[in-house]
Parts: sequence; C-alpha cells; structure tokens
Amino acid sequence: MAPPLALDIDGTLTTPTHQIDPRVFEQLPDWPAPVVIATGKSFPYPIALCHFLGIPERVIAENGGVVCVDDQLSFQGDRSTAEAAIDRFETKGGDLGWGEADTTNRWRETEIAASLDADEELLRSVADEFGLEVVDTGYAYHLKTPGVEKGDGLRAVTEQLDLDPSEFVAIGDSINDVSMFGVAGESYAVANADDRALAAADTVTEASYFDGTLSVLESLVADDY
Ligand SMILES: O=C(O)COP(=O)(O)O
Ligand SMILES: [Mg+2]
Repeated sequence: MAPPLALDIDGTLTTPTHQIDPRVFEQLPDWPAPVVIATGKSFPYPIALCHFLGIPERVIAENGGVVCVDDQLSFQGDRSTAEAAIDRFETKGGDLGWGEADTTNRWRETEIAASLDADEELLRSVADEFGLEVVDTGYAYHLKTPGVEKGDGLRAVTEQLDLDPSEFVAIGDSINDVSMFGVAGESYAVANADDRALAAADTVTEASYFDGTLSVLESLVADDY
C-alpha cells in the first residue's frame, strides 16, 4: 500500500518559477492514501489547492499555526504579538514588501510574513524584542511564535486520521520542513532544498523541485508492486 504523504508546497510541488507543477494534478488526486499539504503559506492557499485537486482538506498552514483536517480546525501561535512587532518594525522604517492589498497576510491567522526584500536585520531585532522568531524559508521571512512547527501539525493531523506519524512520507525543501522530517517515518528533501533541510532529510533526491518529488512518488508506487 502506498504510504500517506505530507507534502510541502513551495520548492516541492512547484517549478523553479513558483508555479504549481501541472503534474501535481495528475499525481495527487488518485493517491491511494491520505495526502496532507503542509505549508508556510496562509490558510486559504492549501485549502484552495486541495479544493482544485479534488482531495479532502487535510492541511497544515502557516508553518503549523493552522491545522485543518476533515472539518476539524485548530490554531497555534499568536498573530497579535506578530502584529505588534510589525507595528514597531514599520515605525522604525521597515516595509513588509507586499504592497497595499497585502494578500500574503490578509488571511493569515497566526503569524506575519515579510518579503525577502524586507530589512532582515531590523525584522530579527524586532522579533527578539517581542519574543518571536524569524524563519527564512527561501520564499518569505515568517515572524512567528517560537515552537509552532509543521511537525506538531503533522502529529495533530495523524491523530485525527487515526494513523501513526511513522506511516507518513514527508517531502520538503526548507528549514520549515525539518520538524516534519523528524516526525514522519521517512523524509525526503528535494535537491534544491536549503542546507538545514538537506541535512535533516533521510534522503535527498537527485532532481530538483517537482521532478525530485515525482521521483519519490514513483518509487513509492513501484515499491507497492
Ligand atoms: O510560505 C513560505 O514561505 C514557504 O511555503 P512552503 O512551506 O509551502 O514552502
Ligand atoms: Mg517549501
């Protein structure tokens, strides 16, 4: 039986130019075990992805800040402290870098994300002041409550699904996947992953981005026969 999957989005299901690889729509809808989408992106993004894939809403969003599985919803982390820190950041001349509409944070429930163009040093000093941490995923800086992680999110999802985390295969590309690699039974970093993810994964794929992920999915299915 193919194993349940915990899949990161950016860098893992995407192309080098940040698009969802179209082959995701061939591979995931018919996966014969639960698929959990685990991302740093805000809550609506993975929900929309599940919706358009036609798979159940099993989602870890905001680096573990939001967990939604089959209509059960829980939150970890504290957006209001992050907002207070961002007020300070902006008072000191910082800019999140998303423009007026800020669709990156508009629906974010438990943390605040800044563009990689934002002043990292200032963001980190403000984070220290407010007891928060900054996680650089290679796609954004996340200003978040320390200890809120995808790994705990995966534990919560598996409890809900009555599965053991060790049954899961996790695939990811960055520091925000490391905790999930520690919880899943088997972990893969795609070749484009950052140093922390490369070091933490059981296996590093030869190929990058979704080519790497696809190689894992194909080998898991092949192992089945
Ligand atoms: O939102 C980010 O910064 C990265 O998102 P990811 O966890 O899906 O790679
Ligand atoms: Mg990623």
